[in-house]
Amino acid sequence: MNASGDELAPEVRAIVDAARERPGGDTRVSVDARSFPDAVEQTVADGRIPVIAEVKPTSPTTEGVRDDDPVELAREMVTGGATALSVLTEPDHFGGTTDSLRRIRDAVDVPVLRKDFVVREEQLDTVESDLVLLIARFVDEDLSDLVEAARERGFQPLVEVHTRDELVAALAAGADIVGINNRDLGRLDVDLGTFEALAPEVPDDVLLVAESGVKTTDDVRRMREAGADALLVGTAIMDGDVRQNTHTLSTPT
Ligand SMILES: O=C(O)c1ccccc1NCC(=O)[C@H](O)[C@H](O)COP(=O)(O)O
Repeated sequence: MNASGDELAPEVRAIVDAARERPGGDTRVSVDARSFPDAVEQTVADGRIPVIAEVKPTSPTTEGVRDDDPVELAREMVTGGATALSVLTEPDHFGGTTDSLRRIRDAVDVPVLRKDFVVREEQLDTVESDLVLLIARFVDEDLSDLVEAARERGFQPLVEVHTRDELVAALAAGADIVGINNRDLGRLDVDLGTFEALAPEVPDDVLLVAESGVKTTDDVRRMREAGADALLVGTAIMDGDVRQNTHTLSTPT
């Protein structure tokens, strides 16, 4: 399930190459994680839509950098109704830091996803978080081993897929939280139809997250109707008032 270079956009190739060079942590982490499934259940019980709001200072497909204090942004997202937060820790292309993640996790009480390009087990030991993203296409090790290594440390692994083969691999690896990314990392275009095509193949007992390209309440409705238990939203929340944007997208229409 490793990335073959010529199928990737040059920006993504550079991201994966940089990730492979990045060291891991010195000491194995042990996380006392806040339950993401419980947070999703509580949000639904409260009559709201589970949104993972992403602290995403910049990205290869975004103009400029948002350099507000990430902790302030995170607090505003939680006040706006975020069920969980996603925090970029990738430093070279997304403006993320592990320090931001640490500070945000200390400042809020919702589950926090580490959003990075983890390719090897020791990179799990860089920083604690409640959820950790494992992108099926990019891991250098056996996906099952990495899922297991994440769980042994207390993380809840969110396994990201974009194709049917990746979904089959994620389910075979025992993933119980799966993200279907609408962004094609080969061309960097976004198509919400990706989620709609793959979601019916995901068993009901898997917690299913729709990732990328969700901008409007119509998009939210579309992803929910296609089976999304939760939505991961970056750009549309980071563009303007993050509290209001989170509130709008997490409120049923
Ligand atoms: O967002 C990018 O530009 C990007 C480019 C190359 C690889 C990955 C990228 N994004 C990672 C993500 O998964 C998104 O940050 C996340 O799903 C939120 O997407 P969006 O709501 O569309 O910002």
